[in-house]
Amino acid sequence: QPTPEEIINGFEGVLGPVRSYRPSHPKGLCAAGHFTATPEGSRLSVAPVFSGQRVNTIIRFGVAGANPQADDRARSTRGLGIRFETAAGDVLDMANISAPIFGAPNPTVFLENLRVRAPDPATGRPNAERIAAFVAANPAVTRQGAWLGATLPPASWATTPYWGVNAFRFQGQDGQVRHARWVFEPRAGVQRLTAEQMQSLPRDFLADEIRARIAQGPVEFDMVLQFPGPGDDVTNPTVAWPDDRPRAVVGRLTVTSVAAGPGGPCDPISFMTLDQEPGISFSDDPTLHARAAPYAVSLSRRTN
Ligand code: HEM
Repeated sequence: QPTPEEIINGFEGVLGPVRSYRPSHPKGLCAAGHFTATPEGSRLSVAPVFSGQRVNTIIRFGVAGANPQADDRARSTRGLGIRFETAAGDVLDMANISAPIFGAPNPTVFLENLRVRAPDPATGRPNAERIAAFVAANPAVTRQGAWLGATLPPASWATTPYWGVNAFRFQGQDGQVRHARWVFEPRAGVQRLTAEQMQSLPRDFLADEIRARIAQGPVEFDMVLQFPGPGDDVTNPTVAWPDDRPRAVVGRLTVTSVAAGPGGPCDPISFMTLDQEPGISFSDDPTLHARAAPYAVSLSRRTN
């Protein structure tokens, strides 16, 4: 298993030093709102955020990649980071993406996929042959890109689903433990850019769009759990479960305001999901277990 430092060094090998902004989704906007679990959510999880009381949230909408000036029209993922803070002080962080699958099946392949893209010392450029050989040997790293290539980008941060991708274990009020993945589904409906809009819209349209939208009223998402069926792998985030699996609407996220400029209260936050035994505990997905510690290393490097 790679160490957290090795993973962040892997990012730095490709991007250069991580000193001021996030190595992933550096472009983004901070927002705020609240979350309220449905009665079904309270039944399915004993975690404090699912009590059914209104929980305050700090939210970060992001654009994937490593470029703080990323193009909002690109076929990359959009991000939804959420910090839930209950009145009693319980905190839950999560970082979700606008694709149902991740780009690596486990942390070792994730790190190798970074390392192979670092500039070759001999030429100063990434070695295309080595990358091609790595991808051929690890086809799972192509799945997310294939999904994004076949899907038009979101027309708004408010009109795409955001998947949590990794599976978790939810312990319900009945004491039963159930594996599930979650998705935040836009109450405004799913709307994607047209091919024409991908050319005509300004490359930084997302922030203006969400500001104008929220000035008219809150932006809402339903948090939905999806449960695995027989044979569904709970440990591999590069494979989505079939759409016909049972689902439950467990809460409503309401976004009520957006920060005036970039940064704001989200800058010192890293949306790292911790194991919240017993209500929302980790599955055996190794990628999930490899997330929080590198997020902490990244936060420390970019804020110190
Ligand atoms: C081995 C697995 C992973 C590693 C090593 C990793 C690493 C990182 C790091 C280092 C950051 C920057 C943290 C910071 O400086 O605050 C980050 C941000 C992010 N990651 Fe991951 N990640 C992994 C898996 C995932 C998965 C599966 C998802 C999707 C569900 C995801 C979604 C995001 C998002 C949306 C952000 C930006 C959040 C924000 O706006 O602050 N990551 N990741």
